[in-house]
Amino acid sequence: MQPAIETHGLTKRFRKLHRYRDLVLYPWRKASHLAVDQVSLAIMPGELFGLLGQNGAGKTTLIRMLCTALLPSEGSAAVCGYDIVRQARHVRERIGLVNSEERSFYWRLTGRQNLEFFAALYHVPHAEAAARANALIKQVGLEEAADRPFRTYSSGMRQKLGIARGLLNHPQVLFMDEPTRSLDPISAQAMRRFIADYIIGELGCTVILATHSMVEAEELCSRIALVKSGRVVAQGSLAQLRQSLNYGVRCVIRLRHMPPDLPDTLRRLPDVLDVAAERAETEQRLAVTLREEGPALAALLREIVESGAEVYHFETHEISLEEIYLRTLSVPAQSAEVALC
Ligand SMILES: Nc1ncnc2c1ncn2[C@@H]1O[C@H](COP(=O)(O)OP(=O)(O)OP(=O)(O)O)[C@@H](O)[C@H]1O
Repeated sequence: MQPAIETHGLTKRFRKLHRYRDLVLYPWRKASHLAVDQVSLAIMPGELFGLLGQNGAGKTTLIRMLCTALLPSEGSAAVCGYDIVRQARHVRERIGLVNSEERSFYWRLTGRQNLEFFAALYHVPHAEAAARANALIKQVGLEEAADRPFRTYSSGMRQKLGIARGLLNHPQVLFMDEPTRSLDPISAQAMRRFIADYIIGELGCTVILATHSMVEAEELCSRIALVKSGRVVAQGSLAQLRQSLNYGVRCVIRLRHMPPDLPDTLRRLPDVLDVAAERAETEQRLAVTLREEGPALAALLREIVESGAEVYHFETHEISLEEIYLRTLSVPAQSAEVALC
């Protein structure tokens, strides 16, 4: 099957203003900022693919290139089989974009009028435009506000209208840049259900979702790319990320009578990655990270019991997406890369 989105070494450099010192020392050189660095991805039809990364990691720039709003500096990409540079018009006809940019709506027009206006821009036949706008207004739950001017909308309502606009032209591929950013937890959960049930389930769209919400990524995305300084540093399903990054399994043990040297003894066991011990008056707590369950877990428990400690609570946790994110991406951010070329 042909991927819905395929990129090969996709790269974007932005021209940077010279610092005064560079102007004096190297007047002939051009400064550039690497926002997206050699990204290669293959996203299959119907997949919901997440982009996670810190502010400034390059997620929006990647999305803007795939939407044909920005030209790549290097590399290539195809959306629905069409090249994003040479066949940009074909790409645009097949995609929708949802971002948290509200300035692109007309503030004096109502929500419904805005949708009808954008439907005309997307060449939706006039007779169909009103019906599509109406159906989408219902889908995103804006019936009551549909005939109020956009300027009176709350941030969450604006966000919902943005999602309706992204779906106006029946896109095969939908790019969503932080679609639940301004939504309260209940509306965000409803929006996640809407994305899973309607956009993926019913419409069968392929979705690229850039988000800072771990809940959203964990709940919705079949695969995730972790982006750092423009590079995809890891990608895969949550299970694949756990396996490939080798972050292991966390065991939490509450016990009494813990010998003082037990944490050090456990640290020396094979396949033990990390041991943290907490002592309180009535109980002690050990948090041990193992490379994997199985023999390593058996050896750990044997060692604890043989030490004379009394175990009265034991549980294992898989490493959460948030922990994977923090461990992979929170290494001190390199200062913005400035390449003088
Ligand atoms: N038009 C531009 N000109 C120059 N630099 C830009 C431009 N657009 C983005 N950048 C820079 O490119 C880098 C990546 O920005 P981008 O908006 O893609 O990050 P992001 O991952 O989407 O961040 P956020 O999570 O904050 O939205 C940043 O350092 C940003 O300052």
